[in-house]
Amino acid sequence: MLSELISASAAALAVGILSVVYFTWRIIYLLYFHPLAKFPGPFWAKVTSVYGSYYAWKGDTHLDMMRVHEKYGDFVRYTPDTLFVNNADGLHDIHSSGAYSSFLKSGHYQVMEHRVPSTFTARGGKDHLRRRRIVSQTVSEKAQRGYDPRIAYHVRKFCDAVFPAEPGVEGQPKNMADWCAYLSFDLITDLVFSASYNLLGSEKFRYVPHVIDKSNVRMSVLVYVPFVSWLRALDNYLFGEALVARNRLLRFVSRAVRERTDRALGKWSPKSLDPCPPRADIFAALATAKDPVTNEGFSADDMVSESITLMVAGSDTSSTAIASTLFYLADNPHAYHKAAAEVRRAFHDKGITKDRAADGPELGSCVYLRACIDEALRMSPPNGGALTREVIAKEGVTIAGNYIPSGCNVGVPLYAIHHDSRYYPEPFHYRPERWLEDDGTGSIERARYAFNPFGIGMRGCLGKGLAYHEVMTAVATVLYLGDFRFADGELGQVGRGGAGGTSYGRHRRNEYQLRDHITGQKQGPWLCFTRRELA
Ligand code: HEM
Repeated sequence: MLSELISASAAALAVGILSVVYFTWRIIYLLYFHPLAKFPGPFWAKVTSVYGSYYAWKGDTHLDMMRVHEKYGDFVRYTPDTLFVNNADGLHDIHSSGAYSSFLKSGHYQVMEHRVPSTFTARGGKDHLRRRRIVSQTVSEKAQRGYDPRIAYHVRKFCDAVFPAEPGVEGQPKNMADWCAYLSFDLITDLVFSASYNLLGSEKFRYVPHVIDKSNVRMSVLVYVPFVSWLRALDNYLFGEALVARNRLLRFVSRAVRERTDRALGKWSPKSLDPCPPRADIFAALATAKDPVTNEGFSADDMVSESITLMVAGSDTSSTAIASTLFYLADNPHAYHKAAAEVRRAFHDKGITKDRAADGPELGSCVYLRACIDEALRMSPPNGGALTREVIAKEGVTIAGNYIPSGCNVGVPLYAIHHDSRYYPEPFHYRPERWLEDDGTGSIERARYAFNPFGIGMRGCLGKGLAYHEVMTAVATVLYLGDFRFADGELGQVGRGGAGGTSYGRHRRNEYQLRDHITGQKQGPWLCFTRRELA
């Protein structure tokens, strides 16, 4: 018995000593011999990814990335094998189309994969290009023109929900974080599945945007520490609620796909949501589109993964863009009046009746409104973190003049570069004019060069055209139909910085604050709407 005890303690001691030796060696290697050892960064970030996971869990990664760049300069090591580059030349060295074959999306994206990759999660190469060629046909500018009437329909429904029916009467405060989420969700599920989940009109499915948000909190942490998902008990302990949310989301998506397929086959059960025959939607286009190069189409599993991607990528982000543009307009009367005057002029006498939205060719002439949207996307980008890539070129790559060897991850933190005064003078001021009036030094070109709310190059957003059209139509229609302002009192402060927050970056009262969990999560603004008297 005693000898067994002694040998057990000797084994434990040996394991202890070996662990200490291993971890000491590993830390020395990471600090002094790793290919990224020469780059500065917080001590804990250099030795463990748990550092990044802490900020991901708080929703503060975008702010912390900005803080470390202010402290250490353009190049910062943010995990043992990830280097962030806050530099516009670096942005193009990593993300431009010419650089595509030197990089893969970093392995971090795989935690977001469901059964099979999607265009968004595929790491690169032939599989990604094939997917991208197929999906791009379904959201192309030509395809989008067919969706315009649906966009107008949902925007009008949104306006009917937030504006009181009577002109001149101010309505109760409405939370834009919720209402913009309902609008974007109704719109994307209509465009993808021809389905009417009707979040704008009924409570029943309003849980879905919330479960997407909850599930994304877990995902944003797993991006840094994927091993947590392999340790079931720990995963459950830390993210029990997020796991329940993820399962609810998957059940919802399976249901949406099943119902869409049933309706295509002419089957419609009384439980089904929408008895109308499917229109020319993205789902149908995905099912029939072929890659022009390989002539391959999508499998049933591909259809599910691509549908989830489009639903999540296309709803959360666009709703943030609409909510933040409304926030910045309400907060900046000068921009508000200019944008409203432009829209009202453009659509004056254009017959915007009860069923029409402010869209069509006149929308293209609203250049100031577009600048307002770009400025909101700059100040509060819906994806504020970094889009990380792994260097795969055997000989390594040069990024903004620095050699980076194969196998390292690199990325440009979006929020940080969007607030860099080299590209955006007075970066914390909302100034749409910066996109329209050059200061004589090429300021517009500089601003555009660093601007990447949709990513750039061969991994840039496929839904960019659709998203701009949705956001422009929504904000223009609101401005055309009436006026809005922040709610009185505490409610009117929701969404801005400063409320009880002393942590870095949370103090800015004129900024629409987001929690960065893969996409930005938001609260408010709470706005009161008044309908204009229109002839
Ligand atoms: C304001 C709204 C939107 C913003 C800010 C946005 C932003 C982005 C960003 C930053 C990426 C690159 C992600 C990365 O490299 O990790 C991306 C990719 C993507 N987005 Fe969007 N997005 C928006 C709306 C949409 C919409 C409406 C759709 C589709 C209906 C969409 C579909 C996609 C797809 C499929 C990709 C993957 C492209 C690829 O990897 O080849 N997005 N988006």
